[in-house]
Amino acid sequence: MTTYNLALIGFGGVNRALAELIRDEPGRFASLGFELRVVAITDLAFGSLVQGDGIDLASVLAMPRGSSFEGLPGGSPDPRNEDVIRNSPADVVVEATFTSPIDGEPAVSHVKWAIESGKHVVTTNKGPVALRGQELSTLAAENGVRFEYEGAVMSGTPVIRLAQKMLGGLELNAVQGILNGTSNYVLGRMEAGLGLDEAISEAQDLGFAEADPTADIGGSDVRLKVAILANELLDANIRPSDVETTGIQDITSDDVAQALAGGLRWKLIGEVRREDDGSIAATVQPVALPAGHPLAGISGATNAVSFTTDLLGAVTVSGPGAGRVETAYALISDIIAVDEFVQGAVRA
Ligand SMILES: NC(=O)c1ccc[n+]([C@@H]2O[C@H](COP(=O)([O-])OP(=O)(O)OC[C@H]3O[C@@H](n4cnc5c(N)ncnc54)[C@H](O)[C@@H]3O)[C@@H](O)[C@H]2O)c1
Ligand SMILES: N[C@@H](CCO)C(=O)O
Repeated sequence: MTTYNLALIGFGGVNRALAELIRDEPGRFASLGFELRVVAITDLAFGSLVQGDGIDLASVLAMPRGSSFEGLPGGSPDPRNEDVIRNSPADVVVEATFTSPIDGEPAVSHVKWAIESGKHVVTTNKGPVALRGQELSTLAAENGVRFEYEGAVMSGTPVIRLAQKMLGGLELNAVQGILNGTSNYVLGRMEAGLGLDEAISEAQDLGFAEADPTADIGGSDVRLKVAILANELLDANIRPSDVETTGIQDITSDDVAQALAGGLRWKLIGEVRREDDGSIAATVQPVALPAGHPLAGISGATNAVSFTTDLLGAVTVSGPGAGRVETAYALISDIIAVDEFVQGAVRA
């Protein structure tokens, strides 16, 4: 049985959910053919902790926010991200810090430090993937390690790897979907009569929203996801700034009620399309969909994405688009991909 030592960078909702799964259900990973052991954690709130024999997850998960790793063996009050990523005995760095839609930092540096020190890196952070994905994937390949990021789009619901592996041989000309759990949840709650702010607050409590929820409501989260899908699946080579973006911040409770009365539902739709002349058009915008539209019935934090292909027509996948546990599963699927790579290298 292989044991993968993990360094958790960021100990918020998603990485805590991963730690809870490892604490509560170690047998789940044994059935996959490997064991997971957390040997390092860093977080702005707690500092850093490195214990090569494995951190007692029950103890650290019981620590309230506001306490510090200082005083624990291998503990420090500062996050010390670079030292931990480069020098801890981790095989896999698990990056789940805040997403920056501007430059992807500090996550871009976290990913680079991991790759440069010969460690695999898995992340749910959209910033490095949308802004520097190609460069980081090339760097990972040059260093013989994996850079995996399934959770960057639609949390644990398989989208990127599914399309890359299972839609091979098809011509893929457009991708359209509901790609933000928070805004879809908020629009649904507004249909039920809540105000925008109240609905956002609920989404925050449920762990769907970004640290700054204006990214969800203003469309910049979907803009990053559209750029990722465009580059990963349509070879588009675009930047998030190339995606024309309008959020749902100007949709009022009245707009929502009027649409409902007319049999329509407001949805935030992300889309990328290859035009007949080969150019790429990418947009994020609210659209009032008729009840019969395939995306109109997608409710709550559920997301859906539809791939337009030449031989199959539309292929649609729906599932959770946000949530702590759902996104922690994306990290597990990435570690499975790392394991396939490692086992393939052992056999070769
Ligand atoms: N929660 C979801 O549903 C979801 C879904 C898909 C992707 N994501 C992405 O996954 C990442 C993590 O999400 P989350 O819900 O756990 O966020 P979160 O805000 O709950 O946790 C992020 C943690 O990272 C820590 N952090 C921030 N900057 C740091 C730094 N420089 N060094 C060390 N620690 C740092 C924060 O203190 C915080 O504890 C984000 O990038 C988010 O966009 C989240
Ligand atoms: N804040 C994001 C998390 C998933 O990327 C959402 O609500 O969809």
